Amino acid sequence: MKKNKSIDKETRLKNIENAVREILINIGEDVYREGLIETPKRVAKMYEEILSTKNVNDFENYKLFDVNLGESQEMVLVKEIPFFSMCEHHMLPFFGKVHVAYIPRDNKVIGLSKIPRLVEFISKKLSVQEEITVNIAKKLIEILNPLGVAVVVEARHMCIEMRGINKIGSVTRTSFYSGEFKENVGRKKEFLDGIK
Ligand SMILES: Nc1nc2c(ncn2[C@@H]2O[C@H](COP(=O)(O)OP(=O)(O)OP(=O)(O)O)[C@@H](O)[C@H]2O)c(=O)[nH]1
Ligand SMILES: [Zn+2]
Repeated sequence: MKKNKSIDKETRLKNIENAVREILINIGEDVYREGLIETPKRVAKMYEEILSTKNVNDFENYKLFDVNLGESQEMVLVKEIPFFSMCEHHMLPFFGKVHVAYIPRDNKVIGLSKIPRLVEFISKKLSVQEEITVNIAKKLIEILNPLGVAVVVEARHMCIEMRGINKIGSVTRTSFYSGEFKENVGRKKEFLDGIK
């Protein structure tokens, strides 16, 4: 479901604020104690900041460039891009690193900074790790139509570490490969060696 555009931002923030106050009351807090007075307002503002809930299709602010890549179209790899997201099951953070590679087609490349921007754009909503992985790749395919895309996401999930099964420090790795990364073992190895 998309963000309800008929509700203005001020009302949305107020609604979140009231909901947070309800939570505080129901976990036995005194909402009038000094430390908590401003908390519902801060949390509402924080959700706007960390869960922008934009649609994946809204990522539009990028430029493509034609560069002379010579005879062979080699892999462009941007690795260890930090990201933060919130899991859609518990609304707890999961965070880690994303490694993104693509093989340009016809000398067409995207501005390097747009790859971390894309990662941030896609991860700033309630999600699951697999979906973030696929959505980063899909968007790059749509934008660049490259010869191949590889995306690996490594993350720690607070819903696994600070509650539930309590496996502190466990890391989840998810991957997506298309085109040459899928068909050519050498290309995949080059990528995996590159992110070691
Ligand atoms: N596949 C996937 N699962 C996730 C992700 N983040 C959290 N989960 C899992 O989502 C599942 C939700 O399962 P439920 O059984 O409905 O929830 P729960 O009772 O709180 O489960 P436990 O965490 O096992 O206590 C859990 O197994 C979580 O570990 C994610 O990014 N990807
Ligand atoms: Zn979770």
